[in-house]
Amino acid sequence: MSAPGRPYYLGLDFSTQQLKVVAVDETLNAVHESNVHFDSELPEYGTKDGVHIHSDGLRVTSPVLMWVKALDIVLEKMRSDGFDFSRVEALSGSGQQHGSVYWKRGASLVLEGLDGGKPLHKLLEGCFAVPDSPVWMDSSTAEQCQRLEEAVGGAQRLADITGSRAYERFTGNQIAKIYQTSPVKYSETERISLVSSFAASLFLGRYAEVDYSDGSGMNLMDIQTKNWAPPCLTATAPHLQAKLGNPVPSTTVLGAVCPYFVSRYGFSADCKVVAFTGDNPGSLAGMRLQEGDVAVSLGTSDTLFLWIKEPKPTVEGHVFCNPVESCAFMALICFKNGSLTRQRVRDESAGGSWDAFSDALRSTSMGNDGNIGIYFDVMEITPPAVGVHRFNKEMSRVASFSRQVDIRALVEGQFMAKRVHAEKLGYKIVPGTKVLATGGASSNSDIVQVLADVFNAPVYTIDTANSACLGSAYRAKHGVEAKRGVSFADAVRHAQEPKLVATPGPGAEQIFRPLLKRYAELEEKILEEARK
Ligand SMILES: Nc1ncnc2c1ncn2[C@@H]1O[C@H](COP(=O)(O)OP(=O)(O)O)[C@@H](O)[C@H]1O
Ligand SMILES: O=C(CO)[C@@H](O)[C@H](O)COP(=O)(O)O
Repeated sequence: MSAPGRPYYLGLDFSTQQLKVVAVDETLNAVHESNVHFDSELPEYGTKDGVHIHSDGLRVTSPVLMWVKALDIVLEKMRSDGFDFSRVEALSGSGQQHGSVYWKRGASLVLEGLDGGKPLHKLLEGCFAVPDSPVWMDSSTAEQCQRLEEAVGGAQRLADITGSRAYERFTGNQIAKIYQTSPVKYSETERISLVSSFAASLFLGRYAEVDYSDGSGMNLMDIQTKNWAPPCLTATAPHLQAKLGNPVPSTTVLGAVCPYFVSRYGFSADCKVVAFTGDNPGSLAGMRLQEGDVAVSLGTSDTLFLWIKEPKPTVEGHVFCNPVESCAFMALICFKNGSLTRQRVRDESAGGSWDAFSDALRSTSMGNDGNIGIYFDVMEITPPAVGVHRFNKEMSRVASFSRQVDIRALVEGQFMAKRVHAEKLGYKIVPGTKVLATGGASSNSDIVQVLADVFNAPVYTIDTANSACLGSAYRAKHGVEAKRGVSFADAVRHAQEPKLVATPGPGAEQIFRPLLKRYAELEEKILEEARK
């Protein structure tokens, strides 16, 4: 326990499947952790893995009030655990990226006058023009993406401006679809938030600004000027700038918590709210990623990200503004078939047990005797392909593998995809490269062993698989200190160092170098078949 009266910093993460919270003290030790799992603790919203997949298989949404109610529940849990909210000097948070929230005209007045006697989900019931928020798993906006790229002069031009070509899950394309298909709901909307800025708005009691880093995942912001890009706004929907507010640096102290949190939970009226950001930028902060390291997040989505100085956007992957250093950037590649695909294969081939899944990894050998699998249960983001594809060592398609070989093929295939696409973007694994793993599956030592083997590099994790949440607590502390010119690295210098959890097995590079080449060829073959 830390000394009485010393400050706490609170971090929240509104991710796909749950809301998580962590409080750290000034030496950055976690003093409290809690979470709310959407499917099991909020069954009234009927989500599966935190979302609703609609009948077309493309539209994917989450009920916005579920997120609000999750906040009510997590704060109640903390109160009943005796957490002392009055010690929180600052808080920040993160949210699954790209998802959007549509506040109905008049909602700002409701936010300003929140009655501390009632839960937020009751007070905000009538506040959303679109009750089901499109989330990052949505892929229903192909038409809007095509129009946006045409309007600005092509995919590469759009990437040069916003850091990414048009992606279906990116917020601008979701907004365009809502404007085109539900113009009344669009005109009833007074403010559009990202999941991150929506969550910050609840604490502030007013609309929170979008931060530069999460704002980079919208296909709307110019990553160099850090302002909305006029041609993108014009191509998306009318009067959009007024509904978005102005983006702000990720370290901005937006204000103090609103009186609701002071009267209901005992927060100090001075508790500062630091701009919320995306969950991947939050993880970059939580893992204290440095230039040269590679981060691999194994959450609902799998992502790979890097700290970069010079943005060189291409039509694959994304460049976001860096959440902790205003003149830097981060490159990110997102894979949609992450944990949910591993869970499906676990259920089918390991009787639903992670232990049995691990046994299969241990009982098969590195390189899987040349068998390679590509498992895209749903349309993948990187690359845009779908279906389950299995190949034997002669590169011939096969209908099935044994259960054990299937499990290894899945995990090796997922990590080979990450290395192949990172190298395609120019990233090189060199002696000294560290892989920092995070997200739910990073707690599985057999999975991270495969990661070390495929990347031929040591893998490190931090104590919690929950780096976005921890990163938010770190960012809260830094937000307070940044005003005095303290850098992020200095603000978090006392944080625990990541721990080594896996080193590459002998001969890993000799085994995987040729397999990586074959993996890339097979992926290309699948894409070619799909084009035909
Ligand atoms: N022991 C384990 N082995 C492999 N995967 C795991 C294990 N424990 C949890 N997971 C995976 O972690 C995922 C959740 O990760 P998390 O980072 O919390 O997701 P999100 O932040 O997107 O809500 C689950 O879907 C589950 O498949
Ligand atoms: O779309 C992306 C990144 O571009 C996803 O990574 C989302 O940000 C969801 O994150 P998780 O809930 O899987 O952590």
